[in-house]
Amino acid sequence: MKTRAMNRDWIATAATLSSALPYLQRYDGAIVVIKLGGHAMGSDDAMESFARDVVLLRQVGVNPVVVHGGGPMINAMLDKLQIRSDFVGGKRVTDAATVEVVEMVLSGVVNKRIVQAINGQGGRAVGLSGKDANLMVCDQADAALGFVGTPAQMNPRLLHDLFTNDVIPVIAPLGAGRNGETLNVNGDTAAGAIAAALKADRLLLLTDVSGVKNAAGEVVTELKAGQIREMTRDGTIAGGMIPKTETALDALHGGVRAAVILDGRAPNAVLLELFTEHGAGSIIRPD
Ligand SMILES: Nc1ncnc2c1ncn2[C@@H]1O[C@H](COP(=O)(O)OP(=O)(O)O)[C@@H](O)[C@H]1O
Ligand SMILES: CC(=O)N[C@@H](CCC(=O)OP(=O)(O)O)C(=O)O
Repeated sequence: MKTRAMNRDWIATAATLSSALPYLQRYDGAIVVIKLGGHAMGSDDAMESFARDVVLLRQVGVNPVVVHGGGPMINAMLDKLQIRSDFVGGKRVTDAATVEVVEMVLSGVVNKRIVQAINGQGGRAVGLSGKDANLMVCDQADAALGFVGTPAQMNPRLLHDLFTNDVIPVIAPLGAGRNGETLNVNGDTAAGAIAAALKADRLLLLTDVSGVKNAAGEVVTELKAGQIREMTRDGTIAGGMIPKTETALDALHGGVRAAVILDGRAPNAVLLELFTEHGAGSIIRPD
């Protein structure tokens, strides 16, 4: 059967990763939250490779949780519907019509594409959003942003139940508002809040660069929280990297052991990060 043969391939891949065994043992039972951004999703082949890595993690005893974005896919649908969209401070200004489209695209199209990719590789993925079982109750971030949420109260019990049942949760970043409304949450923010609620061993933020770069443009493989603050003050960390590193710092503050920013398009990025000595991106640890 296709799945069996593929399982053998993955195990061979893991075995050839240098000195993988101590890492496999280290991560047995660990919770790893993986944020897959819209820009990191790429082609069907890249999605298949990501899904294979996630299923392998589960097979070696890790509890992976996938939290996804989908900004570019939301943009494409808003364009089709001729709904104008603006960003303020990295967040989408979200009116009532926009939040419907955001939910339709994230919970409907993007979430199910990832669920199907994981299940196609022999995993048991279940798609959710922050609204399910009140996983992520949010307050409105700022009246000027409309239906945009800031995670306020996390209820991760459902996720523990899913781990026990060998299920891989795939979560769309929508929050339950206090008055029954749906709130749009930035994907990085949602992943950080979920990782903190689970006190995850790792938060992996998959993006389209190989890590956090210094002023010379080189990826810095290990960073302390204080260095991130310094690099943000002096402008080395800019643009979309600011909310990403802020999410990493918030997650560390919330009890996550380490956060990693890495290129989600690179083959086997997740496996290389977790199961090799050198990892695959920039690891950020508390001071
Ligand atoms: N110091 C830095 N190191 C790496 N990338 C940086 C840095 N400062 C700014 N960036 C920018 O941040 C971008 C990643 O953020 P973003 O595009 O929002 O990612 P995503 O869409 O995956 O959430 C990179 O493509 C890069 O252009
Ligand atoms: C409030 C807010 O901005 N929400 C994001 C949610 C999707 C997201 O974060 O997608 P990426 O991870 O692909 O950027 C949005 O509407 O685009």
